[in-house]
Amino acid sequence: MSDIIYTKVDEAPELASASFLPIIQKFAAAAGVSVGTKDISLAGRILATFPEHLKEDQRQSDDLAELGRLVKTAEANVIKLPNISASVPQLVAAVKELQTQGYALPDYPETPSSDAEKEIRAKYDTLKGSAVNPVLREGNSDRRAAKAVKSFAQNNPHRMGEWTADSKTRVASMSGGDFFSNEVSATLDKETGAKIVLETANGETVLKDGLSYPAGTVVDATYMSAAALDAFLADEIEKTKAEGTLFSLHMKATMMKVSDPIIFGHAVKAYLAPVFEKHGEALKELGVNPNSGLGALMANVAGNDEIMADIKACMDSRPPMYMVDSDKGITNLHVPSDVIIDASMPALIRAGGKGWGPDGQESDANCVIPDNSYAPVYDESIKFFKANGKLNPATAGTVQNIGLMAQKAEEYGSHPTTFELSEAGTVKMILDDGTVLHSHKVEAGDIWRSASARKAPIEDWVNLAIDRQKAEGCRAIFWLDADRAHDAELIAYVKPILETKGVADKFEIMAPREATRASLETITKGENTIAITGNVLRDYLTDLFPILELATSAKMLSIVKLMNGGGLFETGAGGSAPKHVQQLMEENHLRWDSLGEFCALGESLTFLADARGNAKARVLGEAVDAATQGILDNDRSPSRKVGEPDNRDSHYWFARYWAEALAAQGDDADMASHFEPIAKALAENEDKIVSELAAAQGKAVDLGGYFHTDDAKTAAVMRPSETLNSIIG
Ligand SMILES: NC(=O)C1=CN([C@@H]2O[C@H](COP(=O)(O)OP(=O)(O)OC[C@H]3O[C@@H](n4cnc5c(N)ncnc54)[C@H](OP(=O)(O)O)[C@@H]3O)[C@@H](O)[C@H]2O)C=CC1
Ligand SMILES: O=C(O)CCC(=O)C(=O)O
Ligand SMILES: [Mg+2]
Repeated sequence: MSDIIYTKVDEAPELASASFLPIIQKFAAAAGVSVGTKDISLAGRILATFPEHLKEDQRQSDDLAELGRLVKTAEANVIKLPNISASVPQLVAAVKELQTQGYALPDYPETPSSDAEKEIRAKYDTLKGSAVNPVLREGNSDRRAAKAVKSFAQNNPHRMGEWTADSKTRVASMSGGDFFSNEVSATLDKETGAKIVLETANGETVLKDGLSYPAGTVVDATYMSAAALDAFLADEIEKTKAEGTLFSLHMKATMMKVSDPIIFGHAVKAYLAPVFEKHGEALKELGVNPNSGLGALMANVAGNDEIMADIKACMDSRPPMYMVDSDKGITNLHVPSDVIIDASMPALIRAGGKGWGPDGQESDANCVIPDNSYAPVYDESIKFFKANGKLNPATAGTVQNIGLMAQKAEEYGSHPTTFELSEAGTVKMILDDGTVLHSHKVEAGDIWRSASARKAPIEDWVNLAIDRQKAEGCRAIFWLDADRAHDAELIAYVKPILETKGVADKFEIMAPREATRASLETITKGENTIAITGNVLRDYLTDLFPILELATSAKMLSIVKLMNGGGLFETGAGGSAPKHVQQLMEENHLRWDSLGEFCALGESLTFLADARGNAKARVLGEAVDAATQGILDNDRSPSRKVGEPDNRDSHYWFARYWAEALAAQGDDADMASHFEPIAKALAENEDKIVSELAAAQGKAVDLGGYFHTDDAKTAAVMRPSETLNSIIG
């Protein structure tokens, strides 16, 4: 196994790797550090799942499973880039692309009937949504802006949209019948197995058997009422129209891969209610699955002029929708993975509460977030900015995050225990000794789910928070709501640990709404705070605050201290930026910022130095930090516009600053003399390299695929400077 594993992923970060990874490997080799790759891309995972359908030379190893084992060992040192968490339309598109490339994969069965189809469907389902992160995140999350990155943002504040008190933008969430209001929770006093059953007038159906929980596990159960959801959505569509704002729905259909696509499907049906009322049967016959979005629906319906005309008439009568791409007519409801709440809500808030409408104009929006568990964070943020005006990034302090995430904690791990109920009855969670731990009366169509958080990760999370608070010395808040069932169980863990360690006075405990206000007030004063949160808020806040403070979450330091001693270093807190790939393909400009990769690389090398006593790795790591500083000080980050320096230029500068720092250091003379000529060559050839990189831009390029690109074509596009390539070798 290599000293460091650098993951192969998809979309923009993978394009960046084609340019950056050869530089990393070349530099690391000089210190005897090996950097290998493991493929966790969507295409790679599909190929690894269906070997029996592929020719011998097309088969691929199951790298995710291998990494899943590695992260449970102290040897793990993994740099994890963001990968696609696929929605059904993305999965279907990836399969189609691989088929056209000659991989004889089975089609994704939308409505499996035979046993063989059901088996294929079950295999594809394992690839859907957040299938990678929960496997690799065997530790809790520590995300923050590195000091240099934060001061750069303060000294070079980004543009922020204006917030005004009369903005009509608001958050709408359910006042009852949602996951929040139906939640129950209990902490298990002993290790136990459990099953989940649905009892109806006709008997009992086992929904899930063979669950097992160690002693001390916090086990929740809750459900969303389909009727309450539908009434809420219908009402909000009417209200949006009356208010004259854009209708927008913000969900996490990728990470909450079972519950949220269903809720998304309810919204598609609610928005097109007259069409579904009139053509319900016909739509079913055409194979329409509303959970896959309006885009897939229109593809199914294409050719049926009557239904198409009714869809158009319905949309014209509805409030205008918040758009993903108004030029191309792609709406919020087209694809379940196009609008993902952690990125979408902060972008709207950063823009002063504005979204793009179908007319290509900015407008206020009704932000519909059905479940009320975490919606108050956005609601309170919007209220705060309406009252106080936009945040000033030049003076704002920072909100760091410590997130409970290990061992599939909380909602994150609820996929196998989430069910859309086919009939009315009572869902019960029954323990091995017959105890009914949780029970809910449900109706057909309700979405029931159970989430759990284990004792060891909870304790590790509290201890990590204590360490971080000690290191920072700033305000620290546990975002826990004493009136919420699950949070009350966590508070029962948190308080005794803080007291035993004598640090209770250093921490506050507040419900998410109050914590949001307190945190915004704190950073507005220029002070810092640590948000210690559960898994969903970890996700939400590590985009929200960075996007307000730094313009993007791509620059975040994102460390996962693995519970068995290894290290997982994520690169930023954002995703894989599909829009960036589109721009590269159209005009050969990649605006992806690799600062997250730079930060992770520095951490990974330092970890290698600490864990293995590898002095050369320390020298390399310290030089990485100097190079990252050089990128910031000299403003070498990519521009958004074609014709200006892009991601590839930033890698040239990074290599140069890295080599210069290595040549200049005095800890390792061999390395200094090795890197001196490299630094010199990079500096002497600056004009040539920069002009070779610039010459490449402006034309459309072919990568040989989207999900499964051609390595040689991608390398040719991403490494266009012969001069740089010959120095890197
Ligand atoms: N850790 C992981 O593995 C994660 C994976 N994802 C996956 O990523 C995909 C896209 O998700 P989405 O919600 O659209 O979020 P993204 O973070 O990919 O995109 C939102 C926007 O953020 C900006 N952005 C993100 N990263 C960078 C970067 N390094 N440099 C510059 N700008 C950046 C871009 O803004 P602009 O367009 O204005 O330049 C981009 O369009 C999905 O498939 C999702 O599942 C999402 C989150 C985390
Ligand atoms: O796992 C995913 O699908 C997304 C993860 C994510 O957005 C995050 O960790 O910030
Ligand atoms: Mg996120």
